[in-house]
Amino acid sequence: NGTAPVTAPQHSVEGFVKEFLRELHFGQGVTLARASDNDQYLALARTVREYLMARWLETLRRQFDAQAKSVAYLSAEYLLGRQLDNALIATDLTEIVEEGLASLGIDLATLREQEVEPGLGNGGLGRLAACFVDSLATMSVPCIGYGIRYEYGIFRQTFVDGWQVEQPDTWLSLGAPWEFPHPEHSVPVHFGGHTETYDDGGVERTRWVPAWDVLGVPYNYMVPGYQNGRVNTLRLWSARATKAFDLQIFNSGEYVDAVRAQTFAENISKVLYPEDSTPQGKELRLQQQYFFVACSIRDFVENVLPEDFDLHDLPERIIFQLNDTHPVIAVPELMRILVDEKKWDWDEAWAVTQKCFAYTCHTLLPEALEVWPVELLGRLLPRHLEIIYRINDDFLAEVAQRFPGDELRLRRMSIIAEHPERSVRMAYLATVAGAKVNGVAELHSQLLRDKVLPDFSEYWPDKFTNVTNGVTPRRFVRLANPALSELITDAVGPGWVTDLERLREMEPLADDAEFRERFRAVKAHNKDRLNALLQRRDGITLPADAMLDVMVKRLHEYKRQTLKVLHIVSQYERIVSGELDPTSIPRRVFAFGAKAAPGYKMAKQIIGLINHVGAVVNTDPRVQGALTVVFPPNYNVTLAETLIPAADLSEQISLAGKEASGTGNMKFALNGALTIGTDDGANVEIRQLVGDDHFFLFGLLEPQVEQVVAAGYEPSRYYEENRTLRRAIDLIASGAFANGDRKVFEPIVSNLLHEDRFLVLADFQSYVEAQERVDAAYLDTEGWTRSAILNVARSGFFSSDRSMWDYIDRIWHAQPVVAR
Ligand SMILES: CCc1ccc([C@H](C)CC(=O)N[C@@H]2O[C@H](CO)[C@@H](O)[C@H](O)[C@H]2O)cc1
Repeated sequence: NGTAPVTAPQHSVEGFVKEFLRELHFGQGVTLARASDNDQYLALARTVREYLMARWLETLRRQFDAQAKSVAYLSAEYLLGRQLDNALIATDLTEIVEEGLASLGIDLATLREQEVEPGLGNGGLGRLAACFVDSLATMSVPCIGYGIRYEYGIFRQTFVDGWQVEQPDTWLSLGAPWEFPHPEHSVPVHFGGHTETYDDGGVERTRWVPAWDVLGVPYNYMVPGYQNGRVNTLRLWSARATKAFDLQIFNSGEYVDAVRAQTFAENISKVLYPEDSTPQGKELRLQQQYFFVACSIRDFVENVLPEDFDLHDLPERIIFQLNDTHPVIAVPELMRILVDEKKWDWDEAWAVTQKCFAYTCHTLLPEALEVWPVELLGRLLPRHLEIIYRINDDFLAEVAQRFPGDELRLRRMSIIAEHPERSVRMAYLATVAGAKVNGVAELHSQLLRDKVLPDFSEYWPDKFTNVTNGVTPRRFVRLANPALSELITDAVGPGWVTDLERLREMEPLADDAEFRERFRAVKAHNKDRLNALLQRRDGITLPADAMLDVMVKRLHEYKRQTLKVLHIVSQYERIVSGELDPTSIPRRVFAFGAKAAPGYKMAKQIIGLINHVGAVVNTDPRVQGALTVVFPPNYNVTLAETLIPAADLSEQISLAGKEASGTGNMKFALNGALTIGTDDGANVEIRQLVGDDHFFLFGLLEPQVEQVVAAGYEPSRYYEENRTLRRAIDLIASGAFANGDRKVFEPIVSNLLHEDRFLVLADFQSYVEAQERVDAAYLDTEGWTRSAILNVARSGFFSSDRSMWDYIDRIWHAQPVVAR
């Protein structure tokens, strides 16, 4: 009767080989002798899936029976990374598969390279979503991640003469073995049209009369918990035309028209918007946001909840976590369903809706806060605009009661902005509707209260909280750094992988010379591994025994890659001018990784500058190899997994008050790199936990930045007064890095001298002095290693598991479903 529990294949080499060959033969339809690497990889992926399938179905059954409160994580981005290795460590199959494949003459490493990572995100926000769903699965907390299955993810970055050129991300072209399409659960999504009121048995109601619609097809992905028998679900939506092909039009000879609807519909989930801070306000982006939100809420209400579920109990059953404002249209969507479809009265619906959402803000840049013109929102989603107006009216009426006559406050707090054009402030809608609002690091959450949403923080002080970001130790230590994992497990046992605070037990070993020796051997091994990868991937060779100084993150002026370049150029200038003896400083490799949003000109300029500076510095004999710049293209999760474990120095140099949190900073500390950084985002909490002696702090503090700007910041004054800085800037301006062409990098130079919005020049001297402290510290090998070990031992707090417990305690009040 089909209720027999699904059993996984045998957890043994024989069991695996039998399953793998069956998949190769019957799944791929090839013999081992004739199988391509891709055939073997797809067969391997499907075999590993089978080991997870039983857990998946068991998890679903258990959660359904428990009717436990779940988390629905709504995110427009998921930067998942490759799936194979994560599945192997989650099922503890790595050794078995390695041996099984080897017995067939296959190298697991070769098949590993076949996998193209799903780049369904831009940067921090997308990767955080991936870490969070991993943690919830490992903690056995019921969670469904909802998002968009972009046909093309984040662009593939190539360099042409050092300049970024984008290529489409054809991640699906060789097959997608980790997804499960379920067209039978497709959801219709409507757009456009108008609204009309009608009499419904004496009650005046409103209905939406849409103009067009598409189908949302769900693709399920497994989110395996780490060795806990659990697998949660990530459901990504893909758009299809409701009427794929119009035969009449086709028969009338209008072949293109016949499929126009199909192309039009598919466009909605065609490609990820590559911006990670400045919304372009494109209509298609709003279509994408409403599309996946409408699919997700409909799916949860109609497919996940039991048929007879009373939606008045929804807040006890689900919390929709809004990953920034991108999914906030979910609020009026739920109201529309409850009022228009379920025919509840407004207050009844609002009472429930208010308890079902929580909002996480991930930015501090005013330009990154989304606002949608009412003209556009009203045209695409006329009923939702009406509902937003009603939410705003009721809210402002409440505020007016509390602050009678305070017109200015009403105008400041209105969800609808009147200037420059009438538009909806999505962050305000999220704050009004959300049960809780949180920032992603202590400093960020404080600035959110004081600077970004002060009126709301004053109005609802208890609504605002903080949950400092975290990263999953499964991917970013256990998977990415097997050598360090072994060393840690030797020292404190295997429990740290799911209880990262156990790392603290390693602290005394920082004083153990033999352990330090082994720790250095791990770092050296990881550097060799990186060198091998960069040679294979990009034809880049790393100089031996050099400090690896790494800056990897999206290219953005507030992150100040320019400050890093000025440091390199000033060192170079001092060497070639004879002021600095290249043999007196530790040899350094400056490794960069960074994509720029295609429309972000200055960011692309800075990428060009880094590569052109590298081309000169790397080949100038006067440098004697003391400075090397490497910039492997297409920085992504997979490259990070090899780059971060090899790093000695982590560059976290954003202007204080600009980086909401950062998560790369946490990954570096957990992999034994020391941080040079400002007191910004989560750097503050890293420094507080690892200790000032093991962190190279520099730069203006956030309040000082305010003062400098308020006092009128003149960057050129720093240029005139600081000789080293002036000579570095003059060298760039001279065209020395552009075959003498002064024009090429003129925009960067004049921006630094006349605008410098992110105070690069103001922080230059403090930064250079901190780098001198780094050089001195690195020469004390034992001291450096000791600090590196203490960074690892004291960074357990930065596990995304801890972040999840904070969300559970402060926002979600969902519990792990552990009952066997
Ligand atoms: C619509 C344009 C757009 C797209 C993405 C975003 C994201 C919020 C940008 C982002 O990724 N923010 C980063 O989020 C990380 C996770 O919380 C933080 O660690 C980073 O500091 C923050 O920059 C803003 C605006």
